[in-house]
Amino acid sequence: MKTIDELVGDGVSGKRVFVRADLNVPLDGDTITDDGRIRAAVPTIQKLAESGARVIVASHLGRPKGAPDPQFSLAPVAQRLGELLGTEVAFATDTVGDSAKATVGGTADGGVTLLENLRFNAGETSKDDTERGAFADQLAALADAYVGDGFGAVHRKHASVYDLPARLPHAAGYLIATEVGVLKKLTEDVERPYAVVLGGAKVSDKLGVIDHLLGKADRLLVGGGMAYTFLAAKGYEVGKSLLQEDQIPAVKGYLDRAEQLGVEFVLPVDVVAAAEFPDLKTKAPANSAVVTADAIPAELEGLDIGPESRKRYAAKLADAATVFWNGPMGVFEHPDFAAGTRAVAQGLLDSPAFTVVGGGDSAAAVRQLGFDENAFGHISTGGGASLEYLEGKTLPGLAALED
Ligand SMILES: Nc1ncnc2c1ncn2[C@@H]1O[C@H](COP(=O)(O)OP(=O)(O)OP(=O)(O)O)[C@@H](O)[C@H]1O
Ligand SMILES: O=C(O)[C@H](O)COP(=O)(O)O
Repeated sequence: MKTIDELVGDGVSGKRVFVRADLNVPLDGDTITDDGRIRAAVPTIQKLAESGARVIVASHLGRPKGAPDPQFSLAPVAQRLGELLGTEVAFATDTVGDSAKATVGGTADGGVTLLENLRFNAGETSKDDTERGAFADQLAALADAYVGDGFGAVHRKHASVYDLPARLPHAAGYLIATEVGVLKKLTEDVERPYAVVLGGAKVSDKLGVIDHLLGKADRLLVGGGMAYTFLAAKGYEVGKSLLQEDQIPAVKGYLDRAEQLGVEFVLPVDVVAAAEFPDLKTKAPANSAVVTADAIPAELEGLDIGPESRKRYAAKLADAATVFWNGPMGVFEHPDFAAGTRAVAQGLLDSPAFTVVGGGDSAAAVRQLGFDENAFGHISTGGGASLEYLEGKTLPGLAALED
């Protein structure tokens, strides 16, 4: 993989360099609630700008449906990126249209432009190679070189991640290099006991990883929205909790295999539940109750792991030598459901283990709950991406950067 330093060494002054970043940050309206992914993108952009390149930054945000949708606009990100870079970032209000062409055309050497959300174009995420390729052709026309640096999206076979680098001279940015360097250590000789903590809401994306982790980890601690499919697989009533019903047979298989392999599965024994999903804007008290995990009342939704589970999870982390954590244990954005995530974060800090925290929301949770991010071994910007890397899968966005 060519490095960004090599690309810069070849000379980028006056060249249009397309940087595929992952600026998919959590937003409350148009307020960025955690700018970690924007900060992580800065070193690469800065290096290119200082070297005289005309930098075109592009990213997705959220999951719009292939057409413009104002709630997923990157406009607030352009503003924040400018503040962090200490320079104005020009914002194109489309991705490959007149605004993008004019804004990129008007970018001076050392200047930075951010394009509007790549996923406002159906070609970005299309499963059809021709449709994706056609969109990649339009993106390629805007640039002379490509730098892949959106680690959080390298597991997506999307036009800007996978098809575009094939059309331009390309290199890997600093963030990708750092992320891969750390995660590689976890796939080689990992120090044991190795505990993996999984949670979050993207359940269907993440359940598959467990299959692979069963052969690698010594302990699997499951919380967040994921946990309820496991509880249901054990035959428990999960009420209105997040449930991936079609995955129950697979999950039953994981539980059986774990038993055969001697891998410890740690599931919640109690949960904090409420009748309604909490209001994350007003953060109004949620009228929650602690219930046992084997009988969640039909009218309640599990939204965090309970106090007894927190103790058990912390104990399983206390003597681990390596921990990988992806996905919050509950709806940490609301104070009534943040205790499980806080307990796991504290458990990691109290443990002598080398700790890697992966995921946009997981990293945001750690910071929002007031923990010092530098106290963790590594905070990865990739959730699904880091999990798939650990799974040993070929990631489209990394494969595409190889020579
Ligand atoms: N029990 C639950 N029910 C519903 N949502 C939950 C539950 N527990 C956690 N969540 C939600 O999960 C979300 C984070 O999940 P996600 O899988 O996106 O995490 P991540 O891997 O850190 O991020 P990413 O994959 O986006 O990088 C949070 O917004 C949180 O509110
Ligand atoms: O948040 C993430 O994990 C990345 O930005 C990828 O987003 P996606 O899951 O919507 O592809």
